[in-house]
Amino acid sequence: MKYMVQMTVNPPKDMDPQEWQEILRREKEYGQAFMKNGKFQHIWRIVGEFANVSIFDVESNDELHTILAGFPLFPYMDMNVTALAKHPSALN
Ligand SMILES: O=C(O)C[C@H]1C=CC(=O)O1
Repeated sequence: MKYMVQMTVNPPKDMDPQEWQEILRREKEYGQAFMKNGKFQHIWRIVGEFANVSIFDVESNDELHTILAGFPLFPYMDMNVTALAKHPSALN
């Protein structure tokens, strides 16, 4: 099952900058683990925003929720999830 997820990051105003950098480091490591196993297929920066559009390929709503909730930035992001279906004009 494929999903488009838009994530918008809302950095806390009062966090120690080093702590924030450590969260960003863990975020990258966590996300890339799911890129390597094929569940996190694309991530694109939205120009001009601290936000992305991502494509996930997972088994269920529950699996997607578990992955999204595990992002170290989860407490600092707004997420919008859209389920995707195959388009009849798609070549593959
Ligand atoms: O858009 C961002 O930078 C936040 C983020 C969410 C997943 C990821 O790898 O980075």
